[in-house]
Amino acid sequence: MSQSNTPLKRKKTENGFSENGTPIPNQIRELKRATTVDYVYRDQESKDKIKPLNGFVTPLLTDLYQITMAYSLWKNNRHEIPAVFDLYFRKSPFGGEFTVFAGLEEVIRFVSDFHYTKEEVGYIKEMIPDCEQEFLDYLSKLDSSAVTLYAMKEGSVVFPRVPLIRVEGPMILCQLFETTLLCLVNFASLVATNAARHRIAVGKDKVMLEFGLRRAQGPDGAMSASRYSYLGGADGTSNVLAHCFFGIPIRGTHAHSFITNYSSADELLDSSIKDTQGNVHNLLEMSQKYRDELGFTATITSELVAFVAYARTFPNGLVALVDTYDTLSSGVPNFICVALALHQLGYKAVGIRLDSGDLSYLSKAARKLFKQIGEQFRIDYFEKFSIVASNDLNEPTIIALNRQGHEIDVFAIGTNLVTCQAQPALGCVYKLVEINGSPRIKLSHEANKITLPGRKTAYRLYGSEGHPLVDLLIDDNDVAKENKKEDSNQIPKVGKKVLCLHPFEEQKRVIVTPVQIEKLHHIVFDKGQLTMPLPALSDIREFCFQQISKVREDHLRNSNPTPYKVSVTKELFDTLHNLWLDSVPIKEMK
Ligand SMILES: Nc1ncnc2c1ncn2[C@@H]1O[C@H](COP(=O)(O)OP(=O)(O)OP(=O)(O)O)[C@@H](O)[C@H]1O
Ligand SMILES: O=P(O)(O)OC[C@H]1O[C@H](OP(=O)(O)OP(=O)(O)O)[C@H](O)[C@@H]1O
Ligand SMILES: O=C(O)c1cccnc1
Ligand SMILES: [Mg+2]
Repeated sequence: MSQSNTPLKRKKTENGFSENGTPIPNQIRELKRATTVDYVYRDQESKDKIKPLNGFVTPLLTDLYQITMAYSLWKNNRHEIPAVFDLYFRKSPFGGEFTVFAGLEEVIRFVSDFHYTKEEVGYIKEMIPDCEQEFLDYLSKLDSSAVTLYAMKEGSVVFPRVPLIRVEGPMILCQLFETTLLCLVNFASLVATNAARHRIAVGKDKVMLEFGLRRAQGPDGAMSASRYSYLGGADGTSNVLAHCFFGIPIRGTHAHSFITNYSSADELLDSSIKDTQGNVHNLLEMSQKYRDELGFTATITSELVAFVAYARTFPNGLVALVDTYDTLSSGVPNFICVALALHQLGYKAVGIRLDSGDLSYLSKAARKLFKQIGEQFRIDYFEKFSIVASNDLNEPTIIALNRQGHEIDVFAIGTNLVTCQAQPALGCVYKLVEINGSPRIKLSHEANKITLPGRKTAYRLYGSEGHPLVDLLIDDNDVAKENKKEDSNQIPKVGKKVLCLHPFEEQKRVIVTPVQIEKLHHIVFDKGQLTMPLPALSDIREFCFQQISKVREDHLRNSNPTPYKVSVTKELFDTLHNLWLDSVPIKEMK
């Protein structure tokens, strides 16, 4: 097999990237709109033309072995055989017992757009020089018109072994999807779950921002991290491109360099500001007057100058970074002086950012001073100034801060949101479960790694308190029977007892009388056609929040969470164990 260094070029208009790989600005806007329901409706006539949001997501974003296998499947005439693959994970990340499913939209876009361009086929020819022209011609015509996808809703709370996506179609296509689909779901779900966990720690009534771009795993990692952090729990991002592409609310303050770029008052060449009536004042002098009046003698003048410079630019938007010199003896008092001056001019400062030190103690001390000054000057909103905390925050730190008590309103999290330090990858897998109508099983020494054979559908059974109790996997043939109004005693019914078995440990079983039942798998792509408009990112996020709010707290908690039950019906249990027995060779001993 030869190696090739020929650079791959995509056509100009195909996915928002120009010939040399840079995004075309007006295409970025197009892509932002592409995340809305509107886009899909507007594109009704050519629904199959929706494209992945990331220009790298093409059929060549895969492992070589998918293409060599495809060639061999074709050569051995196995390529058109109907196959079914399940995409699922075996263990929730971060020592937790839940996962947030994300990445589905990009999967649908990828599958919908699946085709090889001439250049891509040329590339395959270079990689597999002996491959027959007829196969290359076959690849050139390949598309997803024979593929069907069933999936859980994006943003769902999901559990091990329940398929997130079931892919049905010709063996060759299903196989060619493996790596790309895993790549699209694994990181997305990991980041969304990480964000959801941070959100739970932060609490509903606080704000959580993602500030991770500079520490993210490259530009693609950064864009995905911003998107899926938002989906799982962040309220906004500092990543401007993520705002433009995905419409995520954008937020930001300023850096230490903005403070330290001033060393004296002389450097502020103009300290004038117009009040809300249009009259001109000197903001630095006014702030210094307050400093004298309040006896804040220890504050650093250059810091005050920097705050004034920023406030002149954004008189209603000052979030002062207060820890450059000394938070309590300089930063917070300087901020108060500028905030009082702004108030006198008819403006409102917003708050402060703490980026070092003991965030519990400093936030409480700052709040106390805000209250005191607010009372002294009879200004109500002073005590409500927003306190933003940053600096290597993560789930355990936030939990510790909550335990100690704090006055933080906004948690700005960078590194730990985007890199998922507590666990770097989710182990989603993609396994063949049925071929030509007959179930397939993959054995392993670890029972947990044995695949659940056949087409399956999952139901979530809810208890009387409105929480999900168990996810029950059933043979999809039973769903088909029910759809044809034929009798199937396997489908769970409200108020009717149903036996739910652990797939591998027969003694672990439970009888559930569901009060509510939710079918978890939906057809999202039917023989080449989208079956529903793609939901907007903000709607997926809302759905994710709703889902989390339904799950019992002990499944969600950070330490020693209770495992959630994922079960199979008796019928599926028997199919699994019979196939298992049939597939294990009996050793002979002499
Ligand atoms: N009250 C608190 N309880 C637990 N962890 C805290 C608390 N306050 C801050 N932290 C965390 O402790 C760590 C402090 O880190 P470090 O000592 O490197 O920073 P620092 O010295 O405060 O700041 P810098 O090095 O930027 O000047 C950070 O991860 C921060 O989020
Ligand atoms: O700590 P993170 O969660 O990744 O949040 C983002 C960090 O990035 C910024 O500064 P940077 O870390 O670049 O410099 P600093 O350490 O001097 O603040 C910001 O001030 C935060 O500290
Ligand atoms: O806007 C901010 O304050 C910000 C953005 C990114 C990283 N750190 C801080
Ligand atoms: Mg830092």
